[in-house]
This record gives sequence, structure tokens and C-alpha cells, in this order.
Amino acid sequence: MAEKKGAAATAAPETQGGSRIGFENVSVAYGSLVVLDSLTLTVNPGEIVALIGPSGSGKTTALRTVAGFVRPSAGRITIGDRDVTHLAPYDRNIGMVVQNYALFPHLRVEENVAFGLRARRLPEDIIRSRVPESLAMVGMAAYAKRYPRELSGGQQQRVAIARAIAIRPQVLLLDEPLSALDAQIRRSMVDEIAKLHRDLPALTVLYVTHDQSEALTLANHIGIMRDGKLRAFGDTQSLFRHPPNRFAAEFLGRANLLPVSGLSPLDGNRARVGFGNTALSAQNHHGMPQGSDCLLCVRPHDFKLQQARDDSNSLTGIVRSVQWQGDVHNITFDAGGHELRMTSMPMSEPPQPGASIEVHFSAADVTLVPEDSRHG
Ligand SMILES: Nc1ncnc2c1ncn2[C@@H]1O[C@H](COP(=O)(O)OP(=O)(O)OP(=O)(O)O)[C@@H](O)[C@H]1O
Repeated sequence: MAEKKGAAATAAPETQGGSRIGFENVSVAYGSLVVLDSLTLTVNPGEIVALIGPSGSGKTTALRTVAGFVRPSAGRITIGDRDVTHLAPYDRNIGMVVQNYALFPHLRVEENVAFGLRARRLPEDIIRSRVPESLAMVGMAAYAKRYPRELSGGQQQRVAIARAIAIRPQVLLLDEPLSALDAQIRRSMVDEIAKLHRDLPALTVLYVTHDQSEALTLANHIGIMRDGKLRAFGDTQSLFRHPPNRFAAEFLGRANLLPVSGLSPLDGNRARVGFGNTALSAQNHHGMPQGSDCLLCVRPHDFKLQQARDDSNSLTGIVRSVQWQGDVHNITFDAGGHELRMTSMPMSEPPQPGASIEVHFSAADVTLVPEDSRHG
């Protein structure tokens, strides 16, 4: 593909060490306030890693240490084989897109996209080909002559992405790039970013977001942060299916967590546990030992009102609320004094508040999570 050949041919010498991002025990402090606490994390070349976590957990700070806008008080940042910890942002070969577009209002779209190329004093013929190529990648080729004020929010953010990739960065940093957009535009922009990454598979992307559906859709790996620390990290599906701790289970996918006791291993990866007087079975992915007290993680969509398989667990409960949301019914119910949530396909006759229900869930779909605070 011409696009990628061009990128390789014009790659700066410093891009040859690959585009892996490494955080090695990186800490950031403002006075006595530690906002990033010994972060160690690798983003492999060509991967998208999403950092998620509550407000103030240090996601943006982590991203800005890679960009060079925040200096770590300890630790090292590497890009490829280079230690960039003390390099100026300009020397790091990074593209960055932030929440609020940040286009130059007095420059036409094409001049915004050309800006970084001119700053790097690239030859005019490269600028002339790179600008339309980059705009085409985000579907904005027809808007080259417009000013930012003549574009919608989603279009401005596409131009900001084109501007970031025009310099052919090794690393693309995205800091809440879609959070100023409305829900429908966000969804189409998520598709757009996925397509962009298919077009530029060597590009390593670090993506900070509040929105876990963006993270689940786009990322190969997800890191979950809290209080300046990385609390969980894993490939997207494993992290969702087998969260390593309570915080990860609750933050990613709002799992139901039932306190269970007396773990007894079964065949394979499974174990039996007790929830009050009810025996339940589940995946023991984290290999917790005989007799453990832990949490049973059940996603809201894994509860069913009909028994589906032979290995199904069941619980009885009292319906507390029923909410119709168009494509799903959300039901909350009380089981053994715990409020649990389930989602189901829309029902013509949903159970009513106060009704007794029996819910079923398969041992294959649910996992045991350590309660121990050392894990989370
Ligand atoms: N320049 C600064 N001076 C002092 N404290 C700062 C500075 N920048 C960030 N902080 C603090 O560092 C902590 C982490 O901020 P950061 O922006 O990294 O969090 P975040 O996880 O990205 O949050 P959000 O999701 O709200 O953007 C916060 O408590 C914030 O108030």
C-alpha cells in the first residue's frame, strides 16, 4: 500500500528502534502529592492500550509523561530502544490528540494538518502529498479549504487526528479524544479510529478514556488506574472475563459481586462455593485455594430467567425495580440481602417489583475474584 511505503521511506532515523512505549517505575509528584506512583507498563508496537479509571486517577498524567509535558520525579520512559525521559516533546516523534480539538482557528484545515510537517521543515512535495493522504484517512479530504469554525465537533476532531498522524509518529497519544462529542458521533468516531489503526498497523496507541465501551471496542490491552497506581492490566477479554480484583470487576462492566465462602475445587478450572445456603459453581481462573472466601463475579447479562444449560446455577430473589431501555430490560433484585442487577432482552411481560424470581447462570460464564485488598 502506497501509504505505508511512503511512511517507511520517510521515517526519521530515530523511528527504527520500534514504537514500543515503556513506563519503568514512573512517578510524578506535585509537591508532596504523588499523582503517579511507580507506574510500570509496556505498550507493544502496533498495540492499542487504553488507560481507564476514575477521575483524578492519573491517566492523563501518565499520557503526558510520554508526550514530555510532565517530567517524572522518578523512573524512565522509553520509546522503542530510546530513553526519552529527558527529551523535549518535539524530539519524541509523537502525535497527540486531546479532548478539545485544539485546532488553530485562523488556519484552514489543510494548513492545520501541514503545521507539524512545516515545523519539521519537511520538503514541500512531501507536505503536498502527506496532507491530503492524512485527511483522506479520516474521511476529511473534501474539507481541506475550510476553517475550523466551519466544521462540526466530530469533523474538527477528525482533522486533529489527521494533524497528529501527518508527521508519521511512532506513537499516537489520545487523551479523551471523543468526550466532547455526542453519543452517536462518538460511536462512528470509534469505528473511524479502529479503521485508522487498520490502515496504520505499526502505530502504537495509548488511549485515555472515561468510556469503558471505547476501551473494550478499541484496545488490545486495558490498564485500570486508581489513586495514581495501575490496579489491573490485561488483554481486554481476559480482564473483562476474569477480573483480578474487586475494583477491576466493578469498574469494567459493573459486575455483580456476591460474597461467597468455603471454596472447594472441582474438575478443571472450576470450584464450588457457598452463597448463604446455596451451593454455586464457577471458574476458579485465579487458582484460589481450598476454603477461600472470595467474590463471585456475575455480569448483568449472564443472569437468565430461563435455565439454559445443565451446569446452570440458580438463585431466588425478589424484584426491586424494572426499567425498559428500548433494546434491554434492566432488572434489580434482592438475593439473600444483596442487590443484584441483570439485563435481558426486552420482555413483553417483565416481572413486576415485589415478584419472586429464579435466575440462572452458567458456571462457565462466571468467575471467582479474590476479595483480598492486596489484589486491588
Ligand atoms: N499541574 C498540576 N498540579 C497539581 N496537581 C495536578 C496537576 N495536574 C494534575 N494534578 C492532579 O493529579 C491528579 C491526577 O490527575 P490526572 O489529570 O492525571 O487524572 P485523570 O485520571 O486523567 O483524571 P480525569 O479523568 O478527570 O481527566 C489529580 O488529583 C489532579 O488534581
